[in-house]
Amino acid sequence: MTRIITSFIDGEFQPAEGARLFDKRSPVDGRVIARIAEAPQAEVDRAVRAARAALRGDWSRMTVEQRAAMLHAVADEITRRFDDFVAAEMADTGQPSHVMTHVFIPRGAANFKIFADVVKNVPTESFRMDTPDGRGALNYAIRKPKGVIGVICPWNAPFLLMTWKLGPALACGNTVVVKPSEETPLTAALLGEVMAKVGVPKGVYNVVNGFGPKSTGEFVTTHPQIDAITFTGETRTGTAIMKAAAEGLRDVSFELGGKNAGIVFADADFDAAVDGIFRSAFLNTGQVCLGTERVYVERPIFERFRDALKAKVEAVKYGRPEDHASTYGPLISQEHRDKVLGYYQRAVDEGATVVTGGGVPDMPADLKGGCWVQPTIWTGLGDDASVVREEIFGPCCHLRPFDSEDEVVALANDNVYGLSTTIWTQHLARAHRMAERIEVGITWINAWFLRDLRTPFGGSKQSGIGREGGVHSLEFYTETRNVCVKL
Ligand SMILES: NC(=O)c1ccc[n+]([C@@H]2O[C@H](COP(=O)([O-])OP(=O)(O)OC[C@H]3O[C@@H](n4cnc5c(N)ncnc54)[C@H](O)[C@@H]3O)[C@@H](O)[C@H]2O)c1
Ligand SMILES: N/C(=C\C=C\C=O)C(=O)O
Repeated sequence: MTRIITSFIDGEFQPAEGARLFDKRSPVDGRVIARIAEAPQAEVDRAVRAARAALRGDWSRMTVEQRAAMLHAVADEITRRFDDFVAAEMADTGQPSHVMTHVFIPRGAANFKIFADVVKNVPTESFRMDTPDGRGALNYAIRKPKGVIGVICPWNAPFLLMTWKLGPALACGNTVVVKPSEETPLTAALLGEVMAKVGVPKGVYNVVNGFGPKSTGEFVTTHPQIDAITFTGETRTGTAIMKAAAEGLRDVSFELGGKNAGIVFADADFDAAVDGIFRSAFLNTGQVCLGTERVYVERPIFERFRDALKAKVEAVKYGRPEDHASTYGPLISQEHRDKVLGYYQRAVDEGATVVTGGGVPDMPADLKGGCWVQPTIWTGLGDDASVVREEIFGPCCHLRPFDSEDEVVALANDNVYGLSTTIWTQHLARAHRMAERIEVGITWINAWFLRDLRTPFGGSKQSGIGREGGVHSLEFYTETRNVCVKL
């Protein structure tokens, strides 16, 4: 019997009777692994009503300490059910177990803990002012929850990215209506079980599944009782959601697309740089917004670096995620696979040298129905080639030699996106200088995807709006009010 996933509203999973169901297929072999109830407008209305009612209930009467303790209890229950979350995310995404257990799933608990601690320790500001009568006045700021937050999530790191928004939203006393990606509904449903088990008040956490335009996603973002929208996904989707948010002047927090540069100088720790660029280009089958799709290598080591990266790429082990020998998984869907293969063809049409990959691997019979593509490296393209300028969001990168710091800074900045950069060099004064000049939200030096959750995270240019992380998240998830008292 195929599992059916329904909306989670007001603390309960909704009945499946009468629901319009769509298939969730395994990216590994194409099998239907679950059927998902698409939430119609009426069900989104119910979810929003439940979230608004919860704002006026026990949740709003909790002290910061009590709310923080509840979020720590959520984190502890996630940890207790760690293997269930790993299994669910592997089923949803097809990614190998080591990616889940070491990278993505641990962040679920961490994202609740960090913000539970931030709200307990963040100071509120106060200004004492002089007045003409000499008696003065005292100003102090207070932070209030923004209200019902619409949370629209992508499919590439579903649990990490959803909880990255839920942590601050709930820590600040808001309630949420979550719309997971139609590709990856499983961990959001599992989190509903956790919320119920921990005793988070009904209506605080609500999940409605469905698609984007003219479906559940749009019903959430256009709902007049949604007070703010936090979204992670493609830039063009962000544009559509921003238009929806304009009605009623709702605030938005966006984590959008990227076309991130990796920069390797000749003086870098060579093996560390090869490993770092390999991870940044091919982790999660290249489906990481912070991933590297354009690599600039200082000319003296270009051929050596190209050959070393090629060797690592050709050593990946395709396979089922639960097979611990697997080091490389499929793309999320046939639709996304067609998009990536379209770029593979365009690279060849535009004159690329295919160093390795560029097509579809010969998979065993039981995996032929999966969304598999070869990890791919190109060289030889001009800076205007589509695979050098446009986000592909797949396991591929283009390598280009450079000769100077000024040249490579200009190359890195020559893109509509501005999310992240990874720079490999032992000349640290140069690295700090470059971090000042490259127009991105996050620069890693001799590292990649190393995350301190207290730091500001977000994209510049068309990679996002706002910064989240540590106290920075409070700007979006609370309304700050000033009180002035005449003394
Ligand atoms: N900046 C970051 O931190 C970050 C992190 C992860 C992913 N991303 C980006 O996300 C993209 C991949 O994720 P994706 O394919 O799921 O993105 P997507 O934009 O296609 O979909 C994201 C979510 O938005 C919903 N949606 C789509 N159209 C909508 C609409 N008109 N109204 C309301 N909801 C709508 C979808 O159903 C899904 O839940 C890539 O571009 C990647 O760069 C960015
Ligand atoms: N938002 C974060 C990661 C984004 C990954 C993109 O695919 C994070 O680490 O908080």
